[in-house]
Amino acid sequence: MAKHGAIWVLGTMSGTSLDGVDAAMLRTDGHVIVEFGPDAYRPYSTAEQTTIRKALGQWPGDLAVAAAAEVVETAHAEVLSRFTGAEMIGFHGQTLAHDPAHGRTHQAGNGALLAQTLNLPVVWDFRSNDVQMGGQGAPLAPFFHFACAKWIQATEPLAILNLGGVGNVTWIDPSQPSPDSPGALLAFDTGPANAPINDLMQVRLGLAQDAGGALAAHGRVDEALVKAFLAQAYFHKIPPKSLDRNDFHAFFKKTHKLSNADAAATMTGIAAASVARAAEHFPQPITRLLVAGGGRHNAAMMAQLAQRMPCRVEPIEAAGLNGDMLEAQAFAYLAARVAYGLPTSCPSTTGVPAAVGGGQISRP
Ligand SMILES: Nc1ncnc2c1ncn2[C@@H]1O[C@H](COP(=O)(O)OP(=O)(O)OP(=O)(O)O)[C@@H](O)[C@H]1O
Ligand SMILES: CC(=O)N[C@H]1[C@@H]2OC[C@@H](O2)[C@@H](O)[C@@H]1O[C@H](C)C(=O)O
Repeated sequence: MAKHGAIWVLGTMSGTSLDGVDAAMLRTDGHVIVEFGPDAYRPYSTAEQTTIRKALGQWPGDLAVAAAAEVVETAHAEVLSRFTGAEMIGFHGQTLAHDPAHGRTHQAGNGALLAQTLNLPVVWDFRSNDVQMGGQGAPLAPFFHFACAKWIQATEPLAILNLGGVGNVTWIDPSQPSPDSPGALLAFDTGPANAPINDLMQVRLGLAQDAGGALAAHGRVDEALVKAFLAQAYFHKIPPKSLDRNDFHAFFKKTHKLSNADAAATMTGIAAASVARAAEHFPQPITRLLVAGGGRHNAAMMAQLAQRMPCRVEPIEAAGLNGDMLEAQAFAYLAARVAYGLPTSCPSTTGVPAAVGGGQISRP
């Protein structure tokens, strides 16, 4: 039962693919989704992307990080000021570096500053508590995915896949009462998704992405490389487990010898094969994989997934959810949970030893 009233929260996400800021309103009591509200997207300009890219892998104290933070804050202030009616903000920021093994993670952008600029309480720094307690600090969307499974009135185990820069999947048993109930969730990063494809398009063709998967569709998947990719230690690790955007950078050098189309096809195949490998870790089989994130707009990626997965593969819109805004909505939901003292991660989502609430609250 809900202990608190439902509030309108404005959530934001600036993902690893570095394309821009998603913002979405959600009405929630921290347990159930009461209502979805409006959303907006604010792309980063090429210059802004370059500034953020220069800071990837760097920690606070570095000048590049300060420059990236300024870009992130400005872009967020701009898109968030378009909304009215929000009672609170859930601000994820831009992950620049993520090193859970050493208990550290950093999302650029100062929530205290945003609280002043927007005159609203801001919940931010969602991942630090989790990594400091020994968790992976990611993924955090799973608690929201559980609420989504309830909202669509799912009755059987299903999985929600997010194909952003990195891929992450949440296996859900919707018959459980809450996300931190034992056996309710299993979540982890599947492998690379769009990030290597974007990097390839950028380096070889000066383009931001393989729109619609058109280039990959003309290429041939190098299955030997896919197999070699899945032989890496990460794919044998028992979940939960998480990745940084550039964790497989070294491996992708092996695609340098391939033509543009074959390299795109192979990277797309690798992303899809990583998801199929992930499904082998699920506690019970699923009948339905709901796909969110930008990767679901890539037809070659969806075709590869359908070919490699043993179940139905559908864009999450098939269940009435918005696949472009799911992460922004997740951070609205998580902000309400933080404000209400509810946990946002647990052993089966981030590997943290006990359920924990992340985030700090800055008031104007
Ligand atoms: N029409 C399209 N065709 C092909 N790829 C697309 C299309 N639209 C989006 N994408 C891919 O999806 C990416 C954006 O996805 P999304 O916004 O889900 O990622 P993100 O939130 O930045 O990352 P993450 O979830 O890892 O933090 C783009 O950079 C691009 O690679
Ligand atoms: C450290 C970090 O920012 N991780 C992101 C990233 O992007 C996708 C995947 O890797 C996921 O682990 C996470 O974001 C989503 C929103 C999450 O925490 O659920």
